[in-house]
Amino acid sequence: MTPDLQAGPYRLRALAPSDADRLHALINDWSVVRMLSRPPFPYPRDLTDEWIAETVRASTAGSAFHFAITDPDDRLLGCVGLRILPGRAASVGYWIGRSHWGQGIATTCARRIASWALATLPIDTLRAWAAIDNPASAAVLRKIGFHETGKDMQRFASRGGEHQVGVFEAKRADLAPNTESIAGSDEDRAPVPKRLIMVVAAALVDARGRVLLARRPEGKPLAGLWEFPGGKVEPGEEPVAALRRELAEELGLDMARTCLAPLTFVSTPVGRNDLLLMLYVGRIGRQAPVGHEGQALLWAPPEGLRDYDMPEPDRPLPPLLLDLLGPAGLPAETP
Ligand SMILES: Nc1nc2c([nH]c(=O)n2[C@H]2C[C@H](O)[C@@H](COP(=O)(O)OP(=O)(O)OP(=O)(O)O)O2)c(=O)[nH]1
Repeated sequence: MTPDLQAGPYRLRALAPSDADRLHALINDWSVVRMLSRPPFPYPRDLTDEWIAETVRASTAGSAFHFAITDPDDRLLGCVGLRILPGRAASVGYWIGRSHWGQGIATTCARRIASWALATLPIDTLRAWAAIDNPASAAVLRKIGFHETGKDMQRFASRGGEHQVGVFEAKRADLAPNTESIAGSDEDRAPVPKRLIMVVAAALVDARGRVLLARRPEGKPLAGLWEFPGGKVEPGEEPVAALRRELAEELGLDMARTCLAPLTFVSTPVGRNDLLLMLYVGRIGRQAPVGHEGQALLWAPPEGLRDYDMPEPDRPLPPLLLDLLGPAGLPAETP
């Protein structure tokens, strides 16, 4: 379902039938429609109702998420949307009513749904197209972190026939304003010594041999990546005690220390610091993990772990878990 999102002063929400008149008035404008590939010009009023109904169907099916961009008085200013593509990707599109151009609305709102999508949807890549005579749209994409990968031809219903477009792409690392907490920022460059950050995490295994992954929620560094539940060891804390604390806080689990066996560790530089990631393995009994921090959870078979986008330091871990546990031969499932 299309959620409500705040993007600076603007609210992004699902389109409703009551938006039709205003939407039609804004989009039935040659200067807007000529930049969009699908809508015809003139834009028939009936098509507005059909399109709003289509956005509701698509969002229920999880195939596309279209948002109304509204001001604090819930006045429609334009639309921004995402369509799921094959290969863990989604396309981003937007348009703003002409009287609202030049205020950075498209940049603010497209950036917001890009961040929401990468943290929430099953995607790792965003794509977008901008007509080559639409430098304003290309500039929006570049500001957000997209880069142009080439040119293509696309049909434009309003103009009739095919026209050249720039093809843009962005991955998670292109969009995130490098907020990786453990990497350290440029501001603390000179006098602050390099730190060793100790992190504990658990590969929790269910009765059917599947491993629990948690998705880092929007707003946290590395949002959208799948990880083994855990967190930083606090100063003076014993690693296994830190892990038990994290599992209780994040998942509501009460794991006995004897149920958590050290499996392996990863030691690697991250930004200007060093990360020591200690991975434990534990069988989970009858307790059901619950994402207390709004994080999505997933039981993944050991052979499927490599299909999830994980933080760079985790890369060596899925093959080790597959060796230890063997394939489960089961589909991934949410708890
Ligand atoms: N939990 C966990 N963290 C990982 C994994 N791989 C990896 O690189 N990390 C990194 C991501 C984070 O930068 C760091 C864990 O820090 P965190 O911010 O999640 O820790 P925390 O729960 O203590 O959070 P906070 O209170 O500092 O917000 O370790 C992993 O598999 N699990």
